[in-house]
Amino acid sequence: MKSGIWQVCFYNMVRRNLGQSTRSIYLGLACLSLSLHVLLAFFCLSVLQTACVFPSSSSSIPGTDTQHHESVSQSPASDAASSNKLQRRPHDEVRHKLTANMLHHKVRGSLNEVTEKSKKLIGVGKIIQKVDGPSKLEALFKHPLYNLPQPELQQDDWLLRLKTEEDAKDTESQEEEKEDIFPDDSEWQSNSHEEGYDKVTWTTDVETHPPWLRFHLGISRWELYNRKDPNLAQLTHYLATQRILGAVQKKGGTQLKLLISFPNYGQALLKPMKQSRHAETDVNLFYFSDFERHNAEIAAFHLDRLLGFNRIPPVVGRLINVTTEIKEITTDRRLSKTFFTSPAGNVCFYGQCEYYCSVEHPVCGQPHMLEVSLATMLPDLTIAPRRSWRSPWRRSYSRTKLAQWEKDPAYCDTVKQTPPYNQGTRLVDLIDMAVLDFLMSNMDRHHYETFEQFGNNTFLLHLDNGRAFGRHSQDEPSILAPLQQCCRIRRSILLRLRLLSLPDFRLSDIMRESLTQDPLSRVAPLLSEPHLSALDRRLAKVLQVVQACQEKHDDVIYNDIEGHDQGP
Ligand SMILES: Nc1ncnc2c1ncn2[C@@H]1O[C@H](COP(=O)(O)OP(=O)(O)OP(=O)(O)O)[C@@H](O)[C@H]1O
Ligand SMILES: [Mn+2]
Repeated sequence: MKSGIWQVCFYNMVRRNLGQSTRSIYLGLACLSLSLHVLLAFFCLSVLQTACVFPSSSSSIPGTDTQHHESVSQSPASDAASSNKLQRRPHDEVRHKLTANMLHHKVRGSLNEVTEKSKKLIGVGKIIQKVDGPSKLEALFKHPLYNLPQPELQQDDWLLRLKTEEDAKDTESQEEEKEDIFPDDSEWQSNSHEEGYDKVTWTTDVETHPPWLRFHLGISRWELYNRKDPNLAQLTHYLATQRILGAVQKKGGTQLKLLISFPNYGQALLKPMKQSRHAETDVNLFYFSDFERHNAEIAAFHLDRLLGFNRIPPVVGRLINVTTEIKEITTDRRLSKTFFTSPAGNVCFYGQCEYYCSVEHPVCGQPHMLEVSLATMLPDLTIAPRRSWRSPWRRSYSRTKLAQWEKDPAYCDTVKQTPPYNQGTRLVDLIDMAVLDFLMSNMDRHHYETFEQFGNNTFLLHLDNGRAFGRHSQDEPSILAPLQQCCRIRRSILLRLRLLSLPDFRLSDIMRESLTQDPLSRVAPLLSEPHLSALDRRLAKVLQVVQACQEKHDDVIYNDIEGHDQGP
């Protein structure tokens, strides 16, 4: 391999001959520098066989990251990763960085050999120390577009709030209020005394609240969570590590999903891995027959956060034991009846639901371990009722029929006159959602939900993203219909999209980095490289649609950040 590089250099030098002596000298020096880097790589990998920090050079090889600790509070799953005494960056990412940084030296073949060799030396899947370097994710979140001043929140801008002493006195006599989970007095004892659950010792002091409760208490009119809230890291760590106490099928929806309970009353929505990460959806399957993907739920949470929306409940990946963490503990007879051992000796189940709940579509451990996604549950509907809205751009969910919006190019004119789209931000909120869906190719956004309490003046929940990231080789322009037909977009998201299209930030790089924070990225990258590059390709398409709109109309931009002239 080493001699291969020398051969390339030598060949180049001879070819350019004496008449180009200056160029040859430069080229020679470049080759020399490259070879030294490769030698250094070898030295580090074979002698030290451990963390390997590459020195910075004039190229983009990362320098030292002095802000590592800062990323913890901004990065939901980083805590989870470190808690398992594993480093944040799997070696695949190191490999990628090497690749990206050295490709411009045009020695791709030789480099692959280096990386293959380093793969063997390090051991696939084994985590090595984080290669220090500038983090594009940290840089993105430091950008003014991700730190826009927020309106001060008033009391009625919080979904839930703790009772004040006065509230408590007012309602003391009311029996039902005694069952409220947010009392003011010193300690609250669980009424249920259910087996296995922790004794509850929460007080009005936030420090005593479990992460899921802090998450609930942090939901506001404008977003589900504040990206900078240190509780996010605790919440994802909690989901990734808490003992599973209960697992039952969750009703509602069409495909199998489980409701998971934890000892301190936290809950999560589990979606199992059904197909390999790299499998593309069969081209002959309609969108409504597509499987749900656990990694799509995880990736959607990261993408939504990177776009600055914060409208998806935190989702984390986890490897669970289907035997000890579902089969042996479930109280759901309908579920437990469906467990079996496959001919390969794997423990499988299929549950009961409308689609793909049959022995022909089993969910199987290997032989027990299964990858799943766990989404934080929103507050119970009895505490925080939600309203479900049919999307005006809902697909027909039929093999033959077209929806109205597919037939009528002036469809948006009607929508714009129809409440709630005729005032406030509802239309641009819907367009935000269409951008998210187009980027991840989610054709399944038939409904969306809002919190009842906030009326129409609130954000849209981006729930149910299991059918995203099904195909990377194809884009689905119809998902962008709301943007393309209405020619309207929030200025803040447009500027962020432009930022994410710049090489310094590049959406695919930021997604790759963000996804390494998820515990499951240690098993394999959560999105394959073709899916990551599809994000860049689709982002360019969104910007083209906006450009085309601006050429025809002057009211394309909805200026939600008046006076903030930040932007790329
Ligand atoms: N994190 C969450 N917390 C609370 N409720 C949720 C959460 N995620 C989803 N739900 C609720 O559960 C319902 C079903 O979930 P989801 O939509 O993911 O399942 P699905 O099988 O894909 O549904 P569908 O077939 O309708 O697309 C949703 O409509 C939503 O109301
Ligand atoms: Mn769905």
